[in-house]
Amino acid sequence: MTAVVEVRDAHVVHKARSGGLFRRDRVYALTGADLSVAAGETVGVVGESGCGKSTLAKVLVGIERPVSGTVTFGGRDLWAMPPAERRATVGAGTGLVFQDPSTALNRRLTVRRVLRDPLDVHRRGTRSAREERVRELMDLVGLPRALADALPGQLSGGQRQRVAIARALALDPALVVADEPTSALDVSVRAQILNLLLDLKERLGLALVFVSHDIQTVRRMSDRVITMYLGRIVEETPAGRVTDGARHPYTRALFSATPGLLDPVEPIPLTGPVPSATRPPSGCPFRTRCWKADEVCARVMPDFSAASQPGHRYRCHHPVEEDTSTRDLARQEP
Ligand SMILES: Nc1ncnc2c1ncn2[C@@H]1O[C@H](COP(=O)(O)OP(=O)(O)OP(=O)(O)O)[C@@H](O)[C@H]1O
Repeated sequence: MTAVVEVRDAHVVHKARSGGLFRRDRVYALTGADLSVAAGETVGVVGESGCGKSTLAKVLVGIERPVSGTVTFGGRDLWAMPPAERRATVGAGTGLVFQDPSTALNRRLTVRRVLRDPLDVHRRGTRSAREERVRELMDLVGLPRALADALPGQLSGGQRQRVAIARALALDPALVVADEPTSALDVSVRAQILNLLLDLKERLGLALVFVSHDIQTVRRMSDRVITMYLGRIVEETPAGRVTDGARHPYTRALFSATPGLLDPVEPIPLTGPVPSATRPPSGCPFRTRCWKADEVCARVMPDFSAASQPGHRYRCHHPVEEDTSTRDLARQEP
C-alpha cells in the first residue's frame, strides 16, 4: 500500500510552559516517531494524557515542525518544500477535525461561509462551482441544505461537528486527522459522528488518523492501533489483537482497563504516575511502572521487534507472550 503520509524518526521538543521548575526545561513531546498511513486505512492513536498524541497529529498534518526527522506527504518531503508550496500541499491535502466544534468554528460565519472559505483561499473553480461544492459538502456529511445560512450557535453540537468535518473535506484531502472528535459531544450523537467518519473514509478512500482517550472506540474504528507513552510510539497493533494479542505490557494494561469489552479481561492496574515529559526515565520510559522491568530496561530503549502477525511491532525487552490472557498477567508479581 502506498503511504499518503510517512513520518520518520520525528522529534518534537517544546520549551516548558511557565510554571516549570526550571526556565530552561524542555518537554520531549515526541521522540523518534515512525509512522505511515495509507489511503483507505484508519490508524487509531491511544495513550494517557500528555503522551504526545496531539503532537503526532499536528506533525502528520504539517502544523508542527519536528526538530529532526522527516514528514513525507504524497512521497515528497514536506519540510524541504518552499513555504508557499508546503502551505498549499498541507492546506489541500490534509484535513484536521478538532475536539470541540464550538471553538473550532467562527461564531460569526454561516455554514456556507465556513465551507466556502477554504475554496476561496485555494481559489477552487468559479464562484458557482464553489457554491455547488458547498451544497455537495453539506450532502456528504448529512447536513440539511436549509442550514446553509445558519450560524454555528443555531446548530446542535453534532451538526457543528458535521460542519467541521465538511470543512476538513472541502479541498478533497487525502488525509484526515480527527483529534478527539467526539469527546465534546453528547453521548447520544457520538456514534453518529464516528459512523460518519468511517463512512466518509470508505467512500472517499481517505487515510484517517483517529486520536482518542476512548480506547474502546479506537479499537472499533481502527485497522491499526498506535500506542504512545511519554512521547514514544511503543507498539503498533492490528486493531483486532489489541486486547489479548498486544505484546507491550503498557498496551495490555491500557486495554485491560477498558470498560465495555465484549469479552471482559482481568484489569492490569497501572501503578504510579506517568513520569514528567521534561525528565523521561532512561532506557524504556515505561519501566518505572512496568511489572516486568529489569536493569536492561533502565539502560536501553529497545528497538522495534516484529510480532508474528504482519503489521504488528512493539518496543519491549520483555514482551508479554502472544495470546496470554490478562488473567495470567495480573497474577504475576509486580
Ligand atoms: N506548546 C507547548 N509548549 C510546551 N509544552 C507542550 C506544548 N504542547 C504540548 N506540550 C507538552 O507536550 C507533551 C505532549 O502533549 P500532547 O498535547 O501532544 O499530548 P496528548 O497525548 O495529546 O495529551 P491529551 O490527551 O491530554 O490531549 C505534554 O507534556 C504537553 O504538556
